[in-house]
Amino acid sequence: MAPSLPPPIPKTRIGGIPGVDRGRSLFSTERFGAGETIAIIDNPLLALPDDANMRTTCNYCLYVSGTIEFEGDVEAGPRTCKACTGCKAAVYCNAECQRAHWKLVHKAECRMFKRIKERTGKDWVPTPVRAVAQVMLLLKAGDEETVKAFGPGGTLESNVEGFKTDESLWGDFELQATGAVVYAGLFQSDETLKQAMEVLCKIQTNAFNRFDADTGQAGIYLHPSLSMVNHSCVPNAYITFEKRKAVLKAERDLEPGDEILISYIDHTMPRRARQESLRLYHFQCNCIRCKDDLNAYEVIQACGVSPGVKWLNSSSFQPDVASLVPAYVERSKTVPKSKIEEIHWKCMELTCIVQGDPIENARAQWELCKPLRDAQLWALDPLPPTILRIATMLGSNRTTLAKALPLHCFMALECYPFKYPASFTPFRVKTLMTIAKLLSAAGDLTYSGDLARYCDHEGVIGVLATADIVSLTEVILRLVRQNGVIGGVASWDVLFGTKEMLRDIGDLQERDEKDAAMVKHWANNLQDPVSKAFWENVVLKPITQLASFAIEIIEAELGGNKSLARK
Ligand SMILES: C[S@@+](CC[C@H](N)C(=O)[O-])C[C@H]1O[C@@H](n2cnc3c(N)ncnc32)[C@H](O)[C@@H]1O
Repeated sequence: MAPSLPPPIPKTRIGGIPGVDRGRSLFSTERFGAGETIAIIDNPLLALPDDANMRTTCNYCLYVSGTIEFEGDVEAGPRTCKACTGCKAAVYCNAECQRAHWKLVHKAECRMFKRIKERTGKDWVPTPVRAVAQVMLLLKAGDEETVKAFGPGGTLESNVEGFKTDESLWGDFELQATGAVVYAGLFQSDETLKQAMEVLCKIQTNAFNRFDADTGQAGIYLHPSLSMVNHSCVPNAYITFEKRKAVLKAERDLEPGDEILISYIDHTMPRRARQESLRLYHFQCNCIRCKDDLNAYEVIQACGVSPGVKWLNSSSFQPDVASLVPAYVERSKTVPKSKIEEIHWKCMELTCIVQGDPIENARAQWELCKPLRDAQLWALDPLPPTILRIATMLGSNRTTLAKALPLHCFMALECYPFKYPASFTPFRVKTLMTIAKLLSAAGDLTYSGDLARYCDHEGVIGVLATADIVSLTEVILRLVRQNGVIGGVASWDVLFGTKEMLRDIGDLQERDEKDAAMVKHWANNLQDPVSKAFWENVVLKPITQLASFAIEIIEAELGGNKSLARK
């Protein structure tokens, strides 16, 4: 039976025919500027922490134990989630969450965890197994919303026939579905197993992986209406997750009638890698990036930057990417796309070697990327993740952190503005925050006179000695806050961190009042000539100077006689 339609989300409509072409899609019925919220969803059908974190994450609201939260300016101290006294497996941050989850699903699930403990000695099951078991228990209880989505003829697409064509995957699904039926204590008939398989296919097709690189937390999130959003490798929208909420935001300006399109995958990878990642969704993407095999620079040239994005980018390190891309597009003609694909797969293999020497791997990746480096195509994968890997290694050690700074500045100028043209996209906000944190740490070393002991790069020492590090850090923190709020990541640890750091800067006794006043003036009068001169000299100049050292630092660090190689 063809699936019917879930209820539309306000200010949007669902169009298209189930199972025909790209099936149903979500369309905007209003105008949305870039960065504007299209919808906030707070009633998911499924919202699970991943199995590795289910003992430290509230199983209802998804609060992570030990983190600080802000409601406006009010700070809520860190809490520890407590286990359910029945199963001792699921944990909750307070009694309210425990009650809500009990009513929702845990009443039935609690017995399941006791059964799992008796049979396996474990107090957890893999996340997909738990998700299928939850849905099966809710279907058995006749839960109206679950039946509408997952029951016979329910609203969700399953792609069952597509999944069946992959024998090995189908075999894995059978194991997981059987596990869910057994643990949920359901009668193991062919009919029940078939239903559990269909539930698993529906989850695979429609659930979001709510991965948060900050906390390392992942999990499953499913809302039947939000699942109507189709994929494009040139997305005009994106979703962020804030505990039980999913926030759908416009990434470009949207007009009434536009199809809302998000990316299900990392859409900045080369084409074959994207197709491989999309295999689980059983469709051939025919967006312009895929059809014409465009790279990041060519996409910007072909699609332009929408006016709202351009306006919001005006106070970013790279305010006008569109004017810069023609030169990159020209240079990219010198590296065949098949070569870039080849480099990508070889780098992926190296990334997957868990036991390998990380420095050796980074060095090998850097070597593989030589054709991209020679053509200065810094935004094309796998060059940015390779630089990030090296920067992360340098930044995680006090003795080398000052040298991580130029690498992050370089990525903020040369990589991410072209990969993700909107300045408020989460990846770019996180990069700014990393720069602010490294600046603050390097600033401490500078003021205590210890920098030269830890950093053997004269250029970096020189820039840090002459820059107004406090003002520079304050400006970047303000950019993080501004972009983070637009980007819809207001409850991020990233943004909580800015509050603490800005407070510390405000408390500095020895700071010249004139410097503090200048930052305020800049924040309130971005376009005035004094602010522009301040931006150029105090912000952009040191960031650009630091970035200019990035490549030589990488070469030296990987070259065999410097800190990274010595570790
Ligand atoms: C989360 S659902 C999206 C809603 C779906 N179109 C429906 O009618 O239920 C994901 C599925 O939608 C289809 N889909 C999503 N994006 C697509 C695209 N760009 N082209 C073709 N099919 C697409 C694929 O079948 C995919 O497995």
